[in-house]
Amino acid sequence: MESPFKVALQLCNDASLGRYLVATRPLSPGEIILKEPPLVRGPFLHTVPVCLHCGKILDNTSSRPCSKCGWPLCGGEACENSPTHQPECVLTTAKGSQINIKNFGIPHPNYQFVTILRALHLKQTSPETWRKLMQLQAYPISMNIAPPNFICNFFKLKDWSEGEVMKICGILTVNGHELPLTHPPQLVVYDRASYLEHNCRANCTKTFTDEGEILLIASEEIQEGDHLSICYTDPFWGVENRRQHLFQTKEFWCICDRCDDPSEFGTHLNSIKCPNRPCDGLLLPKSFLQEVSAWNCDKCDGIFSNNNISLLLGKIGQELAKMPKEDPKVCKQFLKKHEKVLGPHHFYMVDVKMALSHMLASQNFEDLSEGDLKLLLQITGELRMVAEKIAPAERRFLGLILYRFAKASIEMARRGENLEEFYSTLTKSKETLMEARDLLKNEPSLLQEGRMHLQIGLEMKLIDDLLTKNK
Ligand SMILES: C[S@@+](CC[C@H](N)C(=O)[O-])C[C@H]1O[C@@H](n2cnc3c(N)ncnc32)[C@H](O)[C@@H]1O
Repeated sequence: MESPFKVALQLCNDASLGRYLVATRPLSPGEIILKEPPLVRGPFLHTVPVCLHCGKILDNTSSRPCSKCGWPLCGGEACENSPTHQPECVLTTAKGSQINIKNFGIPHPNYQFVTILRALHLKQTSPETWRKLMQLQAYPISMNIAPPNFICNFFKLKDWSEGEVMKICGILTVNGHELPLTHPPQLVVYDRASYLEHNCRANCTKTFTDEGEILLIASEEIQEGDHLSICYTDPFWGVENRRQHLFQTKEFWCICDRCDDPSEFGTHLNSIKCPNRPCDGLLLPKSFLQEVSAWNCDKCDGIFSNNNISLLLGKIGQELAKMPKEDPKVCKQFLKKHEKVLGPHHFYMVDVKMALSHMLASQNFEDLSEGDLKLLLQITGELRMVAEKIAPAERRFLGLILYRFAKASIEMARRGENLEEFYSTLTKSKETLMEARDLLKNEPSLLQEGRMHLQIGLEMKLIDDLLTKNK
């Protein structure tokens, strides 16, 4: 039977983007566009020793070398004979000497070979997968990887040219996704999902099944012919950091609508406050796409040099990098200290508000002080607004934030004296929880968000019971 996913997308090509995907029919938010298994999956090139069957971190006690190749595994024969481990096992055994790993808990250089070997092995075991893989875009390999001739010589690879090894390394660099199902996450490359272009306000969400398949989901209404995009970088970073990161890792300067709008769709993710008193305007440059020389106030005539603003932001950035973000008191102090200089949704403030929302929500809501509960409500409200405008594809994040907002609202109403208001909050919060549940409905049970999806269902049932009793 023809897969329903096939009809939703089509491969196109142009000079500036290379190959990209467009929708072949209208798509609704939440609709699954694509589901496909990995072409190749393995450990990241720089990792502490992990089991090459299940991906778990190993230590002296949990590790057991494979009797054939010496690569450490965590289990018995089942791990040794697992098909996942076969590529590096076969290619290491063929070189005639075993891998010997004794130091655990620190990155081991031999792991840089594993996923490359798994990809190379496809040439012999699965020519069709190998063909799909070799069609993907490749960069000149990163200097962090051992040179291809070293890999060929070390593993005595006769059936692959240095060019093929080099191309595989480049393909992993351009098309690799982080698969967060294990700790540490794994590196994975898909077929059609590799042709998705980047947009800082992407219209598609990627998530994964428990089996490691990628699921591509429409995060908003998509029209026939629209480009399908995901975000290759952190969508909550400021424009300059995102563009720099994309250039360094993917070799292009992003010129998407979001990067082209200094206010980032009115969220003011980069804005700082006008220092002219009593002006309460916000400063931004005319564009971030050209070299920035001045920042202008949106209310008064103030114009400020980019050098001074860069110095100021650099200093705050350094403070943030050194700050223990796992301490709520320190986060609150940071927000208080910088609220006079940074806009409330400056990306530094958003970063700290995310950390704070996480810490507050990880406590029992009943134990939160009145002040913390109000703060949690305010922060989750702000983060929701920002995410909906600049990153609607962050469905996992949005689901989490909506859940926290609903729970904090219910707890606030519970503490109030007004029973009518309490039941009205319960009704509204149930709607918010339904939205959160919908956002999380495709998350795998191996992730916290997948488990939260089930939990929300149970909590909605309790609310329903309370509302029914009150009728
Ligand atoms: C994962 S590949 C996407 C498929 C690729 N276009 C191809 O032809 O195979 C990533 C590469 O596509 C190009 N690309 C993706 N999104 C882009 C964008 N928004 N602007 C410019 N180039 C982009 C860049 O060359 C980037 O390194």
